[in-house]
Amino acid sequence: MAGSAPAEETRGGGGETRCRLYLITPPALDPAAFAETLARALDAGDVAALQLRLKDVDDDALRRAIDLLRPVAQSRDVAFLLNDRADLAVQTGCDGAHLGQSDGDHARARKLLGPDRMLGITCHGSRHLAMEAGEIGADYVAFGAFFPTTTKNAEHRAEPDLLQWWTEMFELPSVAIGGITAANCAPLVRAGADFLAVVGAVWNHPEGPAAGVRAMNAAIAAA
Ligand SMILES: Cc1ncc(COP(=O)(O)OP(=O)(O)O)c(N)n1
Ligand SMILES: Cc1nc(C(=O)O)sc1CCOP(=O)(O)O
Ligand SMILES: [Mg+2]
Repeated sequence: MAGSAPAEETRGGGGETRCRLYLITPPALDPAAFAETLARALDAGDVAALQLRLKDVDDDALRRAIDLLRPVAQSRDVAFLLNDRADLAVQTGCDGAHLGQSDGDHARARKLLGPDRMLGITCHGSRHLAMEAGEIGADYVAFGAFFPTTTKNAEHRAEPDLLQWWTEMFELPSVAIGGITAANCAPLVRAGADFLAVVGAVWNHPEGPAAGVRAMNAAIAAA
């Protein structure tokens, strides 16, 4: 996802797809301490993108977290996306923003981000929302939750056949999210997900985040 359009990064000339890992930060973190943890995790294996997802923090705290964490990701060619805030993503040099269905006007965010910054849109388990996202120029559509998750109260569910349908119908990359682990991700990879977005599987891995990244990449490769 780093650099040019995700579609070019993930789909080869023959149409084959290489699924990649998309990390989302833990729900709460101390930016200075987390910068070290993040660097070790990103150095452990392939990561396409990192989304900073901090809820209920003010703009000053968000800016501080961005200032400390964005260089850690971007210096490793990992795209740095901001959750919920296209405006702040532009102001702070992020590579893009991820917006949900209640996170404002998607078309306006697309304009604000311009052609060089990515826009990802949550589409739950809905073909209709995904097609709408494609029409307004999203760079990827996110489907979920595929499995139960304790990271947030996920009110919507998605099934792997949605990923398969999307992949067969459209070029636009898909992200699968929600309760994904190394143990359960194979059907999502096989169904055509371009990215697997995870929180707990990496940050709560019993042997630490670097082991979590290695385990996820091994599972993706083996699927
Ligand atoms: C990659 C990705 N997919 C889905 C989400 C969920 O976004 P949203 O529905 O806006 O919920 P919050 O994350 O804002 O709680 C996501 N963040 N990232
Ligand atoms: C942020 C988020 N959005 C979801 C959705 O379904 O839209 S599920 C989710 C949490 C993902 O964390 P974990 O990998 O620990 O389950
Ligand atoms: Mg949101």
